[in-house]
Amino acid sequence: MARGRGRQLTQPQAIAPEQDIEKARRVLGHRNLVFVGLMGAGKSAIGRLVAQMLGIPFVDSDHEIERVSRMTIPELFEAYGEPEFRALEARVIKRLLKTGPRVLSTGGGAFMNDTTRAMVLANGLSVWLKADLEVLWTRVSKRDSRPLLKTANPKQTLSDLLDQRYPVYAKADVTVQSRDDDKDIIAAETVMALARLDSRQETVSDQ
Ligand SMILES: Nc1ncnc2c1ncn2[C@@H]1O[C@H](COP(=O)(O)OP(=O)(O)O)[C@@H](O)[C@H]1O
Ligand SMILES: O=C(O)C1=C[C@@H](OP(=O)(O)O)[C@@H](O)[C@H](O)C1
Ligand SMILES: [Mg+2]
Repeated sequence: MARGRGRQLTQPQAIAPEQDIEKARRVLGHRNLVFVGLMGAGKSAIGRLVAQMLGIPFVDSDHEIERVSRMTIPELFEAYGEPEFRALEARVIKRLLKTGPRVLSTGGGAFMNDTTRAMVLANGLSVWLKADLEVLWTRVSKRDSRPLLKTANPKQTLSDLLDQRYPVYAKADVTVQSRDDDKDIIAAETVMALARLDSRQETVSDQ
């Protein structure tokens, strides 16, 4: 989408109002803003944009896992299996949650782990990026970097994961619909959704 001067700013908007950015920062405090949701929802991409909008650091738990293990996610699954990956993921997220404010994008399975979910709900502010199967499938089918989808029928696998996981992702503090719209729009909607959690009364001095 075109940016800058002359662009028609119609709804939905790609830039969160400054006062919403302030409110979102206030709501977050020193916590991590934790993105959860299925593979392809945009946790990594939108999380990075939201961090830029809020002016706070960004970290992706998958990248952090790859950094500390010096292996890629597919290599970790291949060498040690999913249970070991989950244990490492839980340890990494536990550590990351201790420093904030920042945006923490998690891998799609992280919030399914009872311990990790409890830590996120207790210490962070969670956002479920929710998307329908077709949107997810269009995105994830472009890359083969997701070991859980190396099955005979990956679209069915994704659909099964959607059925299993959506009731759990629904426990997140905030839900934002991810769809085929400009990433800036989804990021701005996330910031505005956070701002709505700010119960502080507006006063003249806030304007
Ligand atoms: N709103 C969007 N519009 C277009 N492409 C998107 C959007 N959100 C994410 N993507 C793209 O979809 C792919 C998957 O996004 P990613 O952030 O890696 O998802 P996740 O971390 O949730 O698995 C990436 O190529 C990303 O750039
Ligand atoms: O859903 C999952 O269980 C996984 C999602 C991936 O991250 P993204 O959700 O960022 O693709 C990655 O952590 C790993 O392949 C497992
Ligand atoms: Mg990701």
